Amino acid sequence: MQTREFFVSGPGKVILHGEHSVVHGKVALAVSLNLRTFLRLQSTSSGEVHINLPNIDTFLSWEITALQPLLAGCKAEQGGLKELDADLLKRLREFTGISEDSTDTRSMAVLAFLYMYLSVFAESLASITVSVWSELPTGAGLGSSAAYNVCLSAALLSARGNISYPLTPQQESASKEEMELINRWAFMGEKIIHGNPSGVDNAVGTWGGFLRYHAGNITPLSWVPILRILLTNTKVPRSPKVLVSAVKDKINKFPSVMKPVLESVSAVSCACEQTLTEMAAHGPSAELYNILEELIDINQHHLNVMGVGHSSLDTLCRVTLARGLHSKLTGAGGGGCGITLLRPETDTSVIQRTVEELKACGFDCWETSIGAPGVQQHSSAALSQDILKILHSY
Ligand SMILES: Nc1ncnc2c1ncn2[C@@H]1O[C@H](COP(=O)(O)OP(=O)(O)O)[C@@H](O)[C@H]1O
Ligand SMILES: C[C@@](O)(CCOP(=O)(O)O)CC(=O)O
Ligand SMILES: [Mg+2]
Repeated sequence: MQTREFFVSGPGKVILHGEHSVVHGKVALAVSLNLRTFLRLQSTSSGEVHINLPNIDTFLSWEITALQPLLAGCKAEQGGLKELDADLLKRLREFTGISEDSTDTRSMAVLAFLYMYLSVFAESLASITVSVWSELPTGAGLGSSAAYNVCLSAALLSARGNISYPLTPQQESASKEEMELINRWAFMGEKIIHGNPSGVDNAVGTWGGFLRYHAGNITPLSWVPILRILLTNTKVPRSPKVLVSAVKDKINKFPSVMKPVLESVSAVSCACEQTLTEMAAHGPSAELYNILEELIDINQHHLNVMGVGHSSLDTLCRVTLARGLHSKLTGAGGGGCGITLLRPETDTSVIQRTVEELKACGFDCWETSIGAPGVQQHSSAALSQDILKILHSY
């Protein structure tokens, strides 16, 4: 290893349109958030692997000699990183005592970490300490799992020497090939946490900005006008794994009913993209904003049809609509976060009153900024003292 300490970060995301449908090969539009996850990887000579996850109160370590036998016959890097190595995962589940149906926050984070660590360092297990801290709420629909997996992937690949670190002053970001590698490993982590992820979250976490995602094809939409988004966290916990699987069951039970719904959501994503294109070309008119708002309402109804709504999200829609604002859930639904579209001219007093009312419902609510950069390497000098303090505490 050339460097003793690695710092990386990755952004969260909001899905504007296409959650759930995107799992079934339909179009989604998603954009990165200004809230990030930060990771510090330190190479040591302790003969141990440590993971510190203060957001979820998890601090664990293992002797490398205890982990080594798990690698017998490991083939995790084969198959173009499309499928998980089921044997390695099974051995890991036995080793950690994490059952297959577990959706427990800590278990999922630990399993994703150990799987990626063992796979990336399969040839020679290294002593490392990894500390992760995030500004994102965990498990609320803002892609905290993807930001976590993108950071793990980037840091482990950097420490292993598969990715150049630190970047030279001439390089603004990792190469396209390196970014693709980070994304593919992050997708493996998402598979462990989510079961059957579409890949949209890790794509946004890796590349950042505004993306159209369709069956694994990622198209950056760099020309999109800046949108003002109010984010509301209902704080109702939910499991994307369970919700994604429930939607799949519903599609299997009522294929002729549900497939048109997925198709319609895909059409909503395309109509939204077209409207944003017109806005970029001709400026944001009131008519175009009317269309964006109607599309939000249509999609929210569709998500309710899929069974991923929640009374807290109904409350969000009702409170905001009373002030002429349109909202929908974002991410897996069943609680978690919702987005509300603000117009450029939406008055600050309207936003303030809406935020107050939503807070009175027990929700967290704030205007966010979107389009943040994707995965980044940092020198310790480039990180804020607060973040460094947290990452250095363990
Ligand atoms: N900061 C973090 N530290 C540790 N694990 C995290 C962190 N952020 C996310 N995770 C992992 O990701 C899971 C949450 O992901 P998920 O349920 O997909 O929600 P979302 O991605 O919408 O936030 C957690 O259960 C945990 O395993
Ligand atoms: C429901 C889904 O479309 C998005 C889930 O997002 P989140 O994990 O709730 O942030 C699943 C996926 O795309 O893999
Ligand atoms: Mg997630």
